[in-house]
Amino acid sequence: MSLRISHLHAVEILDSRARPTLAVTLTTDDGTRVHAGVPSGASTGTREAVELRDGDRGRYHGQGVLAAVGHVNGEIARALTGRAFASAADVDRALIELDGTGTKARLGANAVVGVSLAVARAEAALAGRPLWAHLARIAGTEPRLPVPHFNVVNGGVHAPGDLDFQEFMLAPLGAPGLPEAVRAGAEIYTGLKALLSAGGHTTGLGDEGGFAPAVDRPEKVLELLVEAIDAAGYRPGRDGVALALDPAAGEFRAGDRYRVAGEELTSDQLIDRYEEIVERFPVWSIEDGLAEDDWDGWVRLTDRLGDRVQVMGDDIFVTDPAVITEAIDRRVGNSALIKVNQIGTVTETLEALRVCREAGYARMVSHRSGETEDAFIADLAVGTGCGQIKSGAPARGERVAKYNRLIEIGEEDRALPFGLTTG
Ligand SMILES: O=C(O)[C@@H](CO)OP(=O)(O)O
Ligand SMILES: [Mg+2]
Repeated sequence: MSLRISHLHAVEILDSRARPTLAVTLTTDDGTRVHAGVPSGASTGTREAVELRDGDRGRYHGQGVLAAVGHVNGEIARALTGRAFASAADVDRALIELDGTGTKARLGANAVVGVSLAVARAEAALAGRPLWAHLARIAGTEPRLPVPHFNVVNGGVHAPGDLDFQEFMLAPLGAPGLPEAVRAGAEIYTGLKALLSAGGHTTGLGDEGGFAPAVDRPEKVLELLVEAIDAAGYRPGRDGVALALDPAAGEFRAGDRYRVAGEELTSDQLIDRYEEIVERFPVWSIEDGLAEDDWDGWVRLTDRLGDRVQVMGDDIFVTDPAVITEAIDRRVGNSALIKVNQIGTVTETLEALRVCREAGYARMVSHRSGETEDAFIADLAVGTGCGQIKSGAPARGERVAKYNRLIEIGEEDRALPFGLTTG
């Protein structure tokens, strides 16, 4: 099969935080037309692919995203249109070469991601397959519907207030299928709102649609979540609805300490705290429990908790196959969060997933805190059979778009299995 792009066009649009991002429209020679929207994070790893962005200091329309848009419409379009490519992977390789920096900093990782997502979609359309089925074929994986992880309480840099841990997620591991898992997330979310109101807490929302109550101790939030799970008629735990955390510890690192609810903790004291949490609450996964510059701490964290919970790397691994390979060698973590825009292309993302799979590291496909309505990650999670996805709260259009797409995929093929993988 050959892929010929006849037209490539980017435009500046808004993300879910009212910040500029871009959308790409790609047309192939046979008239197939596809779109892609580009997400953007707030708690980013320092080794992520480099976006050209604006909006961080209130200057919403600066030169960042417009430069990325200009690169798609100019240099990238000139380099890609009219050429015959054997595959979307070949287009990704051409993009990496054209950028030439290794970090996508020249063309902008956001420009590159937009084109890469669109090209993968175009290739699936040309092959006449749904995107998830196409990605499964490319990756050589067994597709399955993932367990959604609903971020229902937002803290850290995703919310105002004093809660240092960034994400508190509901993980319906014991649900019999995807629709039941989504229903559990929605019912508990709704019940949690009532519970927070009854307790005198505000029910304002953070960036990912979770509540942002004025609570600073993570244990207090976990108590509320267990109560909400119970009150909604579900069993707290792995055979019902478990909990997952993304403290995003790099964001509360203070020198060589971590500042949690006013206390200064060493890496080992923070690990002790996680151990108590895991003993007291049905927490089954902890992402970015320590900062990305604390590799020695990560080795100890993995050693102490790795046989009981997922010790998941996000900012520390940045979906980079080379970093993940190093982590596997050094026994850092036992699972990886996967975000296309951390590394910049779909091809490199599939490679990161392959490296994890072969080492027995669990994988969770993830949205960003700044999102568009593009639901590519739903197809990516299903196609690569990773068994886990996080896309924020079961509320707000840009989050729900992903969960709704998962439900649609479940309808497209009713034989798809649901749930965690064993390998
Ligand atoms: O830390 C994370 O896992 C993500 C997504 O939830 O946040 P951000 O996109 O801000 O990096
Ligand atoms: Mg994270």
